[in-house]
Amino acid sequence: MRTSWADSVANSASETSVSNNNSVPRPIRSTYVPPHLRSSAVADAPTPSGPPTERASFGGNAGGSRWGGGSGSKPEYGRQGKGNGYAAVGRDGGGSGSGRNNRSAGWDRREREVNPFVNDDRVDDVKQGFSEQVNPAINFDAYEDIPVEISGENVPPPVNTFAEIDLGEMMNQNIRRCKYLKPTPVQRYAIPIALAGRDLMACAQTGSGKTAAFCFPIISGIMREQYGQRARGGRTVYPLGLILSPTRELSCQIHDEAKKFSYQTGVKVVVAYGGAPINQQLRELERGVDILVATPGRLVDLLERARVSLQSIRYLALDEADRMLDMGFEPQIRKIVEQMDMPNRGVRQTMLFSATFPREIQRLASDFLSTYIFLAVGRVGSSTDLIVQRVEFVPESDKRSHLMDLLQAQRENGEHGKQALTLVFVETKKGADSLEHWLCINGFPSTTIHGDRSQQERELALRSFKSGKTPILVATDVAARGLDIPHVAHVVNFDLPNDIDDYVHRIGRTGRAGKTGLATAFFDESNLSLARPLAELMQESNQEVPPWLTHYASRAPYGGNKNRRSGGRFGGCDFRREESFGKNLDYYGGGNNGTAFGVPADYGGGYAPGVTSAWD
Ligand SMILES: Nc1ncnc2c1ncn2[C@@H]1O[C@H](COP(=O)(O)OP(=O)(O)OP(=O)(O)O)[C@@H](O)[C@H]1O
Repeated sequence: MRTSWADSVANSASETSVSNNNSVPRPIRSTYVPPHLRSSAVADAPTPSGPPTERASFGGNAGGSRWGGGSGSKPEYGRQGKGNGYAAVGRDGGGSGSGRNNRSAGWDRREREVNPFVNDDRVDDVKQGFSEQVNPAINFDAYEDIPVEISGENVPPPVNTFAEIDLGEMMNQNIRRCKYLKPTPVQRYAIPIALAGRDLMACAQTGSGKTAAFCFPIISGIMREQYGQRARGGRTVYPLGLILSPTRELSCQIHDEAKKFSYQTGVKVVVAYGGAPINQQLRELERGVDILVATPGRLVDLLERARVSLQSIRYLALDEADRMLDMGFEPQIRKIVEQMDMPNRGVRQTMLFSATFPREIQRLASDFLSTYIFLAVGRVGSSTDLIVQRVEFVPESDKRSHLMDLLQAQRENGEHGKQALTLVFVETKKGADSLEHWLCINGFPSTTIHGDRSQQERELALRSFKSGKTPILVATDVAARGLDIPHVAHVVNFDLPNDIDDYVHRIGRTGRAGKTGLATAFFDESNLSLARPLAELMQESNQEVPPWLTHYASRAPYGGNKNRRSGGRFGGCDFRREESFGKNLDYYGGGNNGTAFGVPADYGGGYAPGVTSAWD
C-alpha cells in the first residue's frame, strides 16, 4: 500500500540517523529546519507517521534518491551551495548559490514568496457577496460514471486519493489550501501516468481539473529529481519546465494556479506573455525560473533575444494542445519545440491536454510525443452534462432584443435582483464593442474582451467581470478557452462559431468543477453547417434537441469542421487505434486493438489488456 510522503519521511528520518551511526558523519537532514520554516509552515505540518513507503511503482527514478540525497532523506528542495552540508538538488551543481536558475535561491525565495492564497480571486468572490464558499468542493458524483479510455503500453494504474500520489508534504499542504479533497477523474489517471515519466495526450471535459493534472507532476518532478549541472551563461535563463498556452489570460491563470501548487516548495514559476512590458518579465526571469508559463509569441521573442534557452527543459506541457497545433499556432510551436535548443522528444517529457482533440491534430501532435499514452476522460470533444444547453432560432435582426429579454429575465430571477455573471460570445471585435455599448446604454453594465483591446484593458475587463461590477462580459474567442471564472452562470452564443469544438470550449466557461451552468445559442440561417454537429453534440450530452434543429441537421452538409466529425458518432478516440485498423474514420471513430481499454472513472482495480472499450 502506498502511503503519503509525510509517512515515509517520518520513518526514513529515524532510519537515516541509525545508518549514520556506522558511517561517515553526515548532517541529519531530517532534523534541519530552514530558518524561514521554523515557525508556521512546519508547525502547521501534520505529524508524520506510518511505515516507510516504496514509491517506485510509478515514479521515474526509484527510491528516495529523487528527493535529493538517497533513500530516506528529507527532500532538500532547491538547496545546494558551498558548505551547507546538504545534498545538492540544485541544477547548478553546488555553486555559490548566487546565480539565476539556482535552486539555492529557492530557499531564499520562499522567505520572500508572496502567499498566493491570500490574493486568491475566490476569496475576493466571497467579499463580493457571491453566495458559495471559497472554492467549494467539486461535485464528484457528477463524474462517477464518466467513461475513461486509455491506450498505450504499460499504463500505470489510477489512484483514488491525493495521499496515494505522494507529491510531498509541501504540495499536499498546498492541495489542502486549494480545498481539493480528492482528485478529479482526469487527475486520478493523468498524474500517475505523468509521474511515471510517460508522455501523455490527455483529453478531458472543460472544467474537470486538467491544469492541476499537468502542474502537479511537473512541480513534483522538479522537486524530486536531481538535475545535474544546469547550463548557465550571460543573461540567459534555463527553465526546467515549460507550459505553453494560447492566450495571455490563460497563461496568467495557469501561472496563478501553479504558484499556489508550488507555494513554499522552492520551485519558481514565472509567466511571460505578449502585450505586457517585456522588461518587467525579463527582470522576473532573472530572479530565477524553474517553470516558465508562456504564450508562444512572447516565448519566441525571448528565445530570439537569447534571454531564455530551452536546453534544460525536462517537462513540456501544452494546454489547449489542439488549439496550439491548429493552423494559427502550429508554426510557432514547431519552431519552439523542434527548431530551437529544446531536448528531443523522449529526452524531455511531453504532455498535451485539451477538452477536444480532433484526429488530424492528434496526428500532428504525435510528432512531439514519444511512446505516449492516450487518455480520454469523458468522450473526446463532448461537453459536460452539467451544462444545460438551449438553442433558439433567432434571426440576426432580433438578436439584441432577444438577448435583452434573456438578461432581463435573469436579473428578475436573480438573488436580490442581481445579474448573474453572463458571458456573451460574438464573432468580431467590432461586434463586441458595439454590443457592449448597446447593453450599457440599455442599463446592463457590461465590459468587453477581445484582441483589439490593450492588455491592461483586457485584464481590467476580466477583473471587473469576475468581481461582478460588470456582470456581463462580451467576448470574442479570446475568452473561449481555459478561463476558469467562478460563478459564470450563463454563456450566450450570440454568434455561433463555425467549429463545433469552439462551441464546446465556449460553453465550458460555465458548468465547471462539478457545478451546473446554462448555455444558450442563437442559431440562424448562417449557421446551417453547424446544425448536424450541434444536434449530435446535444444529443450526446443528453440535451433536448429542438425539432427544427433536427430538421436542419438532416438537410445540412456536415460542417463544424468536417475533418473532425464526419463519421457521425462519438466513440473511441486514439487516432493510432483507428490507423492500426486501417479505418478511415473522419470522426472520433471507435476500435479496439487490445492495448486500449475503457473503464468507468471509479474503476480502481488492476488493468488487463484487451478489456473492451466502454464505448464499444
Ligand atoms: N481535485 C479538485 N477538487 C476540487 N476542485 C478542483 C480540483 N481540481 C481542480 N479543481 C478546480 O476545478 C476548476 C476547473 O479546473 P481547470 O481550470 O483546471 O479545468 P480544465 O479542465 O483545465 O478546464 P478547461 O478545459 O476549460 O481548460 C478550477 O477552479 C480548479 O481550481
